[in-house]
Amino acid sequence: MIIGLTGSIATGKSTIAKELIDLGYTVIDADQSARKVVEPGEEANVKIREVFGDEVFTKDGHLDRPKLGEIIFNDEEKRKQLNGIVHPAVRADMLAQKDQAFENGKQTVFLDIPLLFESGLQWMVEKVLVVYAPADLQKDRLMKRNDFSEEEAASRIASQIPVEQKREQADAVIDNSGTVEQSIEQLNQLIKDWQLRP
Ligand SMILES: CC(C)(COP(=O)(O)OP(=O)(O)OC[C@H]1O[C@@H](n2cnc3c(N)ncnc32)[C@H](O)[C@@H]1O)[C@@H](O)C(=O)NCCC(=O)NCCS
Ligand SMILES: Nc1ncnc2c1ncn2[C@@H]1O[C@H](COP(=O)(O)OP(=O)(O)OP(=O)(O)O)[C@@H](O)[C@H]1O
Repeated sequence: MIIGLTGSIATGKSTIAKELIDLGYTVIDADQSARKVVEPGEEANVKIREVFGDEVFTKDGHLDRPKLGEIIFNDEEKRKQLNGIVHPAVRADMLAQKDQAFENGKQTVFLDIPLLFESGLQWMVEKVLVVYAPADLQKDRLMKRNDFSEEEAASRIASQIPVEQKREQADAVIDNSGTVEQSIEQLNQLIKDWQLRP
């Protein structure tokens, strides 16, 4: 079984992913793949330099992530350009990891993809699990976690489909507006309902 784990920025995907990993499940993380495929020497790294210029790189050839973030979360055209460079490489990397996991005898693989709905990637998974938190709580948690101003948090949230819309399209929802423990209880119930095994 392949399950898409999604939500919107700072609604709690990583918090649930960590618990799944502790329970022995395989979770393949799109954000991690997105970091790997832009490392110095990778094709996407070269393309980003061609399109965005030297100013979004540090001296040692790594992406200057805060600088690139500032650009793409405030400019839809630039965001689409970056997505066009990075997303194909992310998909290929995730699919290779997924195949490897099944070859290793895993029964269930979670694909943690923040932009699953935005990128229309439902075809990659059999079921979709949305980790939900109401928008005001999402903004508060994002400001706290990343030390963002209200404006910085708002521009990132506005670059994604509202989580209210995503929850309507989910096969299951974890409501992460309570404590982490309450969310883990919902996760354990879902594991029983869907009869999952690592
Ligand atoms: C712009 C970048 C360099 C900023 O890096 P930064 O370290 O600040 O953020 P990080 O990568 O940890 O992402 C944090 C969250 O931002 C959101 N986010 C990231 N990229 C995007 C995007 N293109 N559109 C909408 N939301 C996004 C996701 O919810 C993600 O979980 C980076 O996010 C990036 O390379 N984005 C493009 C690749 C991408 O789409 N990644 C998301 C999943 S594949
Ligand atoms: N139930 C909870 N109660 C309080 N804080 C929480 C709860 N769940 C998550 N958080 C905190 O909220 C922030 C966002 O959670 P998390 O990093 O899991 O979100 P995410 O969906 O993975 O975000 P991103 O899309 O940016 O990767 C973190 O600082 C996390 O510690």
